[in-house]
Amino acid sequence: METAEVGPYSLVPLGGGASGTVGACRRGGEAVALKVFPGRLYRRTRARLDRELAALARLGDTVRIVVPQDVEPMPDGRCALRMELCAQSLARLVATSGPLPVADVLVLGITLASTLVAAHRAGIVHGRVTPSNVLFRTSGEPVLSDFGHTLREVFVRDPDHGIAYLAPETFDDGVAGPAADLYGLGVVLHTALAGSPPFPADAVRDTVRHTPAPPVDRPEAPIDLLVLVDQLLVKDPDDRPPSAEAVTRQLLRLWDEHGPEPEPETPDTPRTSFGTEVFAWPPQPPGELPPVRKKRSWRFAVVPAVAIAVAGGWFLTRGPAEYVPPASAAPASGIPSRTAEPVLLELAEPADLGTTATLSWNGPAGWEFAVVVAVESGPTKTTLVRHDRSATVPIDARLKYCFQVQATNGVRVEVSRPRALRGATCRE
Ligand SMILES: Nc1ncnc2c1ncn2[C@@H]1O[C@H](COP(=O)(O)OP(=O)(O)OP(=O)(O)O)[C@@H](O)[C@H]1O
Repeated sequence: METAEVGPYSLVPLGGGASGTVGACRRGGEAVALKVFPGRLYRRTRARLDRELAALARLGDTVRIVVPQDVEPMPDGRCALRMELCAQSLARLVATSGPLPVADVLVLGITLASTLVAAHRAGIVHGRVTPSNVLFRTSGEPVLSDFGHTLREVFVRDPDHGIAYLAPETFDDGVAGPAADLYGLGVVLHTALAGSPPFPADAVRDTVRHTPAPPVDRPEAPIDLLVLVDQLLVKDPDDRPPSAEAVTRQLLRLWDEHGPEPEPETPDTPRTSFGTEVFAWPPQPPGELPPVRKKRSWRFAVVPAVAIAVAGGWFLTRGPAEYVPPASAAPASGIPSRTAEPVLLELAEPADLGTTATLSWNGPAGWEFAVVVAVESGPTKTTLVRHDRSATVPIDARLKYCFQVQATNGVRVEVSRPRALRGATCRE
């Protein structure tokens, strides 16, 4: 790989962002990353940067962030931030390996959301939470890098860089509040689940401003995770979840319901797709947030997710003969909640239009919906349709189908009775 000589360093380029270019190099015996900015630092900017770095350092060891180690003046007058060299970014991981397993997405989400809780409590907003600013240490530990506004504001190389990943309310004046970080978290989780960001890298401002983010298609993911990602990506910051803390709580609940249980006696401890031991994570959330509870066994824990996200499809047409959940799994789910207030969710008879079917349903106000389309003895597809009460879905004119609607208010999940098309045999 070609290197660039920058002052005393031979830099292996890693990429360029909105304000500087990053490269890897050796300093003494240590491999480090250097972010080089296109100019010198004047005294006032340096003082502001020092305050910013000190505030980041005060966040302590419980947060997962990359804190620059030092500012280095280059012999040619430019300045550079020296920081730990990470193994790769989330953007790179999904580009090379595809979408992450759902449990790993939860680990990543809890790590980042709880880091944002600590930052926001300290009055620090990141402002550019993007898949390339989520890095993985060589240990696999996920960390959020590129905190700090000072150098970004002083060295503006390309104001449109990364626009596809940024909250639309920041486009005009560049000012980001905590809600913009939640939007960024939505972009990151969407990317981890879908294998690509909600909008392509070359998307223009108007697209990001006005086009709803496409729903993530991961039938095995709990619908409330998909809805959470969707809510993080809404355009109006007031309509996003109220705080990083609320998001952390929700992700912790999902982890509790769907995450694996530690099995320390297992010789090969399972690892996340980014290399950490699954059970070393997620970290304990900061402050007064509830600790991560002990999990049920993994085998049983996946059942609720399967029962909700897949039973609506695969199980819908094949029936219990091929799918026998362990008896103890049934009450473990917690969702759908059978003890809570009953909810009316009724799917009407589907209209068969040959190559499409039209579905419509009744459901509680304010809830979000997903439609499950299951080919008899074939694949299943779950599509989030948000607040719509009808959907037209493509079908094969030769096949039989079962349909179902799932609904969630972020706390509960309800599933409609299935509806058959062309005489398919559907199971509850
Ligand atoms: N400490 C680091 N270790 C390893 N790779 C890094 C490090 N810091 C940045 N990178 C990678 O270097 C590339 C350039 O990073 P940079 O932060 O300049 O741009 P960006 O993340 O694309 O945009 P933005 O300006 O929004 O941060 C990215 O691919 C990023 O993942």
